[in-house]
Amino acid sequence: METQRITEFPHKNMDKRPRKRQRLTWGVPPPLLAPPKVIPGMFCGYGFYNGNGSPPWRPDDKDGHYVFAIGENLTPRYRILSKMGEGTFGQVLECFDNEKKEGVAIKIVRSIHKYREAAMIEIDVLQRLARHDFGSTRCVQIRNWFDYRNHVCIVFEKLGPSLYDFLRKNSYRSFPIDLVRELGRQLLESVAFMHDLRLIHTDLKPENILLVSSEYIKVPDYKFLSRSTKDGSYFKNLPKSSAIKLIDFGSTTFDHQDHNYVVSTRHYRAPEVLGGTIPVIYGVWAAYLLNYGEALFQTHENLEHLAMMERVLGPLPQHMAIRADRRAEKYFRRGVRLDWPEGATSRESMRAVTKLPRLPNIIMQHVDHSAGDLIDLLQGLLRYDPAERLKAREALRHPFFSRDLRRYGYPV
Ligand SMILES: Nc1ncnc2c1ncn2[C@@H]1O[C@H](COP(=O)(O)OP(=O)(O)OP(=O)(O)O)[C@@H](O)[C@H]1O
Repeated sequence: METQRITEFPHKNMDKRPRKRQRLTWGVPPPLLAPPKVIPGMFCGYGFYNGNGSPPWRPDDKDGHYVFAIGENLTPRYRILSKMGEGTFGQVLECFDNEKKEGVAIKIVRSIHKYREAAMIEIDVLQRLARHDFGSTRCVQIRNWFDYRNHVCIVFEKLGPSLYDFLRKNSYRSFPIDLVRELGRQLLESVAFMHDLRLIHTDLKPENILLVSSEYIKVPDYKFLSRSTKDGSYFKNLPKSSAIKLIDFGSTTFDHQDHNYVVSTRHYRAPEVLGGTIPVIYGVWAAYLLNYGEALFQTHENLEHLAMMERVLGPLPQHMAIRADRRAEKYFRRGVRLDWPEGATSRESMRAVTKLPRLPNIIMQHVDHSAGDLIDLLQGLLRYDPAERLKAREALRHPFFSRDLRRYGYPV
């Protein structure tokens, strides 16, 4: 293969995806910072591959990213085929594993102390998950890890595109309700599995839910048959298989840890995180996105964000306003109701809030049948008070996941 030198990386956002919060410096109590243990059947270790088969040493770029060329070896075992993605932590490269003769995805973490530290936590979490995920169906599998030229490298099974990328490339055309049901069920099973291990992902979002396969089918898009779409196509793509897995465990925490700080990507943040009132976060907050396709709360400001939630989901309960702590009390008037619209910073901000539809209307715009069940499920998952919010296991028992199966005579 011809070697193509990449001299410049597209580190700036090329799409409008919501950007993540800055990574936290981890005040992580044991056992999370203990070095990951080797688990049977998996090679782990520190490799120094300066001998044959590795490219000449070259300096990292200014952000601490590894500089590579397509077609060259990363280490003698792994040949670089393409760049699959990039995140806060580093870059993910598609590589060929010369030993196992298979494609893999390798996350090459930036050579910066806090990211290296967080990568070690991710490895520890991935190994814990692998020990318990017997069918290997819920979370991406770690195959190997090593330290290479001051970059922690994590080798994963290669998966397909994220739900975010799939929807974006498909002009955000919504998925059919039966696919949403299947994706939602798997997502909740993965979350329930993590919660059983007392782990909280804290960054669930469509970017971190990957389809296992890249294969897709083209189907006529009846909704658009009479109108021309942005890309002029009357067809939409649907994944050939609905199988999904979670990725990105770099922010995972234990549910007994102190969560008194801001977590998760802004657009999918739960109200107790915005308001800083209640320290427990259950990440199913993001589930409604499967059907909507775009982040609903396009905002960068806490008060506006809470006002948007009120618009879509109804008023915040008074007891949450009363319980607001020092960081959050400024968003409330006399401690009883949201300081909105009085506290709005501009007319545009007020307009952005007023133009949002209510949750039932959003769902009915996109769903032809099962809308009632889906609305009820989402209202349960999006309840403001985390104590009342449906837990993943409870949500899995919701009629949205069983009604149709019963109709077709499947055992539920
Ligand atoms: N196993 C995999 N198979 C295929 N693509 C992957 C895999 N893992 C990651 N990717 C791609 O790389 C991107 C970045 O991965 P990941 O989210 O783990 O990195 P990150 O630096 O931790 O990102 P973030 O800034 O969201 O924390 C993903 O959005 C996805 O497109």
